[in-house]
Amino acid sequence: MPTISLSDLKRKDLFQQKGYIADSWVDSVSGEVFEVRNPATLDIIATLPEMGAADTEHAVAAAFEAFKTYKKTSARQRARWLRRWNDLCHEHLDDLALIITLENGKPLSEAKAEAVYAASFLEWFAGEAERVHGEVVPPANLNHRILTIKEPLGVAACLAPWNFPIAMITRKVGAALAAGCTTVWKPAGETPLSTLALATLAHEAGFPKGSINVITTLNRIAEVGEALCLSKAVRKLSFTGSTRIGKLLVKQCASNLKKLSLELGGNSPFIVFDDANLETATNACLLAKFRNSGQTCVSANRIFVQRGIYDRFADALVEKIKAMKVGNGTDGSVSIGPLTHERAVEKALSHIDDAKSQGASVLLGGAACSPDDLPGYFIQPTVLSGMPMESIITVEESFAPIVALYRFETEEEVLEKANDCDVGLGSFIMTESLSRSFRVAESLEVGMVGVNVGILSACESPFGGVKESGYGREGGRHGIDEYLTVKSILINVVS
Ligand SMILES: NC(=O)c1ccc[n+]([C@@H]2O[C@H](COP(=O)([O-])OP(=O)(O)OC[C@H]3O[C@@H](n4cnc5c(N)ncnc54)[C@H](O)[C@@H]3O)[C@@H](O)[C@H]2O)c1
Ligand SMILES: O=CCCC(=O)O
Repeated sequence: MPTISLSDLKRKDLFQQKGYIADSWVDSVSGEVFEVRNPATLDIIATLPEMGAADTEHAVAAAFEAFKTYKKTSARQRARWLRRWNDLCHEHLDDLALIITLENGKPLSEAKAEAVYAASFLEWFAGEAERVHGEVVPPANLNHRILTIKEPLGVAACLAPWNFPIAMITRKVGAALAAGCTTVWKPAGETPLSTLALATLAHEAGFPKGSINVITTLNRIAEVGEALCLSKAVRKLSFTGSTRIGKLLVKQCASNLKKLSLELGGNSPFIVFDDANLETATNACLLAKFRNSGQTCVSANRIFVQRGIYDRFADALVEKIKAMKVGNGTDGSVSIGPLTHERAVEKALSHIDDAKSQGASVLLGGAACSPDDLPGYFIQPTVLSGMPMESIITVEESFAPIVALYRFETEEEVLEKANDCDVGLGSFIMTESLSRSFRVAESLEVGMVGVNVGILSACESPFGGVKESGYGREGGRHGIDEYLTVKSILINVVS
């Protein structure tokens, strides 16, 4: 089979191996570099500047300077830049998808879907930019007139994960730039290349110098994270990643009370009731579980199936999974790619071993694998059943293609189990009953519920969680508010 590589990019300049500060492609102050590997082949595909605190301060200073003029641009102008950027993403979807697949591992079709999803936030927030309204407040004192205006917060630091490297960037920076904030982006060290391609297109769309800056780092991430948190010039920090790092950032940002949005870990329940449509439920489960090889913050992690449909659901699901091919994401016939980094494989295997040691049956898979002799981070799609609620896979998100099935009897029982969890991000309900959909959706302690679907995210729908899944909302009508502050103006009208 012919191999697809970065040399197949139609726009060669979308492959950048530098950081981006104040309209210039730059190396790190220290001269250090790190390597980016393809997780399917383990080939080195790029070498990038290992930036640290000094580079971060440089990027923040550029964004701070740019804010002085960017905040005075009209919302219509910002909307035009965002729309142009959206159009450019659509023109270069194939190139963006190829870069995502090579650095993250997801199949090309999924990478293309991510690029479309990423662009959708630009179009959405282009619209929202012009709908930031203040209000006129009825005063108690009739000599007063009170009104409110909304203003951009200032420099926004946007820290994205490796699982959706460009969609998680645009969901943040689309809102920030629409609001009038300038930005410092920090992609994950595993997947910086698609972010740099996105920055190239943003530059072409016309965003002013300093409004967009990109810091690249792998090994100095703690130093960069701390510099962003401690900087008084950064007034907003938005992070998507693990709950562990989210808590660290909260502590670091406490020193200057920076406004935070945190989209952290999940442990989504996927609940199949006896009255579910079997075809709908199994197809939704495949999407909710295997999108990005299970490395999605809203992945179905605990799959609760009611007794009456359990055996039919498990059998049908296993048959469908057997038809899914694992391999290199650049191969068009592959539907499950590798995991993105080595420690993800170790974590997945430890979850499987723990479940087995606690009595789980392995209905499918259960081990690492090397499709086509590839050396990358692959594990077999796995189906487990019969583990206790105390097993690690029940209490922690696996972030891997592992289906964990649990049998339940009643709605009351499943709600208690689903809510017995420290995090609350996504959830899924499979039922043909409208009243049960509402009843269960309203009872789940989560930020998002999908009914008879396997993907619950859309640019126009607010995304975020409760409990230790974090706070703040991205996308939707609420997403832009995270980058704005309300100023009230009280006028004495007595002459
Ligand atoms: N919510 C999500 O979309 C999401 C994304 C990635 C990982 N996770 C969760 O985290 C688990 C472990 O993944 P991991 O090994 O990449 O996690 P991790 O805890 O090492 O890192 C998570 C993210 O935080 C960044 N990071 C690490 N240290 C930082 C610091 N000091 N300051 C600022 N940013 C920092 C990393 O670049 C990465 O993107 C996953 O299995 C999953 O459960 C969730
Ligand atoms: O994994 C995090 C984001 C996934 C999504 O937006 O659907």
